[in-house]
Amino acid sequence: MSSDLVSLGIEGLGLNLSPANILDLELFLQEMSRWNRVHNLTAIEGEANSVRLHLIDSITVLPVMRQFLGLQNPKIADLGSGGGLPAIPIAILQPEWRLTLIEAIRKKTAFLQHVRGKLGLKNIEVLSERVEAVAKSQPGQFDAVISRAFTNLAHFLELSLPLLKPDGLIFAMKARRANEELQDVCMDDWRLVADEPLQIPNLVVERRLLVLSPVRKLPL
Ligand SMILES: C[S@@+](CC[C@H](N)C(=O)[O-])C[C@H]1O[C@@H](n2cnc3c(N)ncnc32)[C@H](O)[C@@H]1O
Repeated sequence: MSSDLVSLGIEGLGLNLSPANILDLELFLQEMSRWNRVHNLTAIEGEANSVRLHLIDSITVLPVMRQFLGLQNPKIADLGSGGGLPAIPIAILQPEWRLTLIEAIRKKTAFLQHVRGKLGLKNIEVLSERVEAVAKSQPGQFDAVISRAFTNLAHFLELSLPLLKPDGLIFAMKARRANEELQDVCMDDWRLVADEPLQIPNLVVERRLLVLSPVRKLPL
C-alpha cells in the first residue's frame, strides 16, 4: 500500500479504505501533478503534501454525506470541479454514486476526462459548461449538489436551486467564514439541516460541512 496518504492520516478518517482505494487516490494525485506540470492547471498547484491534504479534505465529507443521502444511487453535481475536488475522490470511494462534474474551463475538463479514462471511473460524467447552462439543460435532475472553493454560500445556493430535485440536498464545504456567509442566506428559502464540524488529520484548521434543503413553497 502506498504510504504517502497513509502517513498523512487518511486511515484516521474511519472510512475503511481498501488498498485499492488508496492506490486509486494516489494515481489521481500522480495524474494531477503530471498534468499540472504540462498544462499549468493552477487550481491544483502546490507542494505534494498540500495537494494530498486537499484530497483528504475532500473525503472528510463522506461520513456526513452517507448519513444524509438515503438513496442507493444518488445523482450528485459538483459545481466548479476544477481539478476534480471533491468529486473524483468521492467517486473513487462511492462507486455506486453518480457524479456530474461541472467545470467551465476546457483544459480542466480535458484533465477530468483523462482521469475518468485512466481510473476507469464509470460513475462520473464531465460537463465542460457553465453551471448556469446546465441548470437550463438539466433542471431538477440532482439529488444533491456539492462544491468546494467555488463561490460564496448565497451564490452557490442560487446556482444550485434549479439543478436540485424538490427534496434534494446541498452540501457546502466551508471554513472560517461559514457564519458570515450564512447571514447572507434568506432562511425563508432554505433550511439548515446540519452544520457538521470536520476533522482533518494532522491539520489544525476549521472545516465545516453545511447541509441545506430548499424550503418548499406552497402555491398561493
Ligand atoms: C477555486 S476553483 C476550485 C476547484 C475545486 N473545486 C477545488 O476545490 O480544488 C473554482 C472553479 O470553479 C470554476 N467555475 C467558476 N464559475 C463557474 C461557473 N459559473 N460554471 C462552471 N465552472 C465555474 C472555475 O473555472 C474553477 O475551476
